[in-house]
Amino acid sequence: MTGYSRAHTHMPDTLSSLRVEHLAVSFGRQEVLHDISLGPLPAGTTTALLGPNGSGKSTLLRALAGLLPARGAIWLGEHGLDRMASRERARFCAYLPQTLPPTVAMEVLEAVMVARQAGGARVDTATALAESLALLDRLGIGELALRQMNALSGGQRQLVGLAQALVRRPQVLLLDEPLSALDLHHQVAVMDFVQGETRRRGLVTVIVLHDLNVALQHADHAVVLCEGRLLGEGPSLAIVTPDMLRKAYDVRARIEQCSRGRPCVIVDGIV
Ligand SMILES: Nc1ncnc2c1ncn2[C@@H]1O[C@H](COP(=O)(O)OP(=O)(O)OP(=O)(O)O)[C@@H](O)[C@H]1O
Repeated sequence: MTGYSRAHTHMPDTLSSLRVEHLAVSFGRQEVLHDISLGPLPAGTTTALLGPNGSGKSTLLRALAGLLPARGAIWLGEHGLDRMASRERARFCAYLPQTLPPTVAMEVLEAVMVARQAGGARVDTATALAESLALLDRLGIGELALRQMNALSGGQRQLVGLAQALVRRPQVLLLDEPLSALDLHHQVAVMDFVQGETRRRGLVTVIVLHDLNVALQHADHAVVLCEGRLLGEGPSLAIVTPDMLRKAYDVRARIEQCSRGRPCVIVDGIV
């Protein structure tokens, strides 16, 4: 894509790992995330954030994005993300929520350009326009550019949300169930795209997933939460195991190799 380098931006130009130290989050008097330490998650890698419903995945992602008060520390290289003002932090982190907010009357292209210009770096309108159009094309939704945001389907809205996150040129990309509204073709296309961009740009990508086969095939690392605690962290293949599946999800499962040699989860039943 033209004009998409880090030049002329305020983004840090070093490739940095993400580390989380003793993170805890409470809602009122109820602590829902307990003493989470993660990483380093290296630049250029995709981490699947896994765990059953209510285990704390969205809460962790929102805490990483700076959208929830949290105790503990979050480091991107030598930058203490948790100590930054939200505007400064937004230069480093882009977050795609699980439930997208209602949109105002705006065309898709305009919405992506607004996201580009809100990303912290000053860019002129022509640059924002070119970058936004190029990204929509690369996501396969260029034909939606002049469509009204409030006239999109759920899946189209999710793809535009991903474009809005990516166009801001973050170092940390935080995606909460970005596949939930997508058909099979778009699920694979989005994961290929996200993994490719993560490697190419040296991003740290953390992505909440419920499909463990997607995690096995597209994520370098996996982090598993259960009841607000860290159950495991490491290379996806080492983490997504029958033992983990039993502990986290209460299911009996096997990891087998498909005819092409790829790992695949087969669930035999619930415990
Ligand atoms: N605003 C809130 N106020 C009080 N409790 C909350 C709030 N948001 C989340 N929780 C609680 O925090 C816990 C973790 O919720 P979270 O949404 O992070 O789980 P999750 O793993 O993302 O779940 P799911 O897979 O169902 O989306 C749950 O017990 C939930 O009820």
